[in-house]
Amino acid sequence: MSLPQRVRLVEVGPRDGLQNEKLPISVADKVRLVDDLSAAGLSYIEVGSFVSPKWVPQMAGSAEVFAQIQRKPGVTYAALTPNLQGFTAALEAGVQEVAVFAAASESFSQKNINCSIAESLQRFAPLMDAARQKGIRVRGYVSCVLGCPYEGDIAPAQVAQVARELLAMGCYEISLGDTIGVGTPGKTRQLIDVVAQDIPRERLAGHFHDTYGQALANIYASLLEGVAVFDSSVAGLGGCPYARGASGNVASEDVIFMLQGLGIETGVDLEQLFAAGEHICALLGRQNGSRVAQALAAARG
Ligand SMILES: CC(C)(COP(=O)([O-])OP(=O)([O-])OC[C@H]1O[C@@H](n2cnc3c(N)ncnc32)[C@H](O)[C@@H]1OP(=O)([O-])[O-])[C@@H](O)C(=O)NCCC(=O)NCCSC(=O)C[C@@](C)(O)CC(=O)[O-]
Repeated sequence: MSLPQRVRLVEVGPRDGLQNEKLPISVADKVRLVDDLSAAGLSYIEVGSFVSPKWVPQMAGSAEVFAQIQRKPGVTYAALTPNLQGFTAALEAGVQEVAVFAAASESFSQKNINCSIAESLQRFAPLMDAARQKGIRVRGYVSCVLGCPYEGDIAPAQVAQVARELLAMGCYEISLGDTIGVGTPGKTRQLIDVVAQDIPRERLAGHFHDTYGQALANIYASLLEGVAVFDSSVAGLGGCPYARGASGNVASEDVIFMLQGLGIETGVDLEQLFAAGEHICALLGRQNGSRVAQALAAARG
């Protein structure tokens, strides 16, 4: 299969990234990050979550962030919503698109959202109805697609089943999450082959954490399988609060550098993205997790 000519990036740094950073970040700094990312040319930004602040305190204040960002035409500003309560709050905050999140592992589902996989799908049903009525698009995540921190290996058929159900409920795209970054390119291709038996490849996205350094290789493997949407996080921020040891998402800078090398268009200005990543890392007091950003910084001396 030939590589796609264009790839759509879903920037999850302000959400998946910041939700697991140790230092709290102010609303103003979150707003600055989102605005820097849109200025760099990212056209889809996951800004925050409308989840319980007792579960994920770092995402409290998402409504304020939505109120203060400068919305750039053509950019989608999305949020994570686990239930109707979160969806209603997101709508009040002017969110344009939401994402629901399920897991392919029962244990992870319990730890992350306090219910079984089947119960989580039931909780999404009224949300999906409300979204349909309001004309809001819903993206679906499946976590632990290539392994679970509690159960180990996960069968691709189990992933396919959850993905199918989310699609049948009305999600327009399914993001396959390698939550703990244990996937390797062969397993990634095998997974996509199985899931794509029921779901068109253009409805699939890849969401790779880089815990074992396999994320870019997995993205390349996914490209070969005809997947052309990838989630990434500026500076490789974050991890998952319910997956101990999970490192951040693949860094957006690294994905863009690789795609540029492959001649694939993303519309993102790497220099501006690098600056955005350096700024947020300075605020967080952490090293930039992007290898490309490290190389650019070193080259500047
Ligand atoms: C889903 C719940 C709420 C269930 O939590 P629960 O305790 O079972 O919920 P509940 O319905 O029994 O309600 C308990 C309390 O939570 C409140 N509540 C209920 N819903 C909401 C809401 N939407 N927003 C704010 N508050 C809410 C509700 O009002 C109540 O408040 P109280 O009466 O005790 O004061 C909880 O487990 C939760 O918020 N979990 C969030 C987990 C999370 O955000 N995880 C990280 C994101 S997923 C991820 O990172 C993976 C992904 C997507 O990136 C892909 C990958 O890498 O794999």
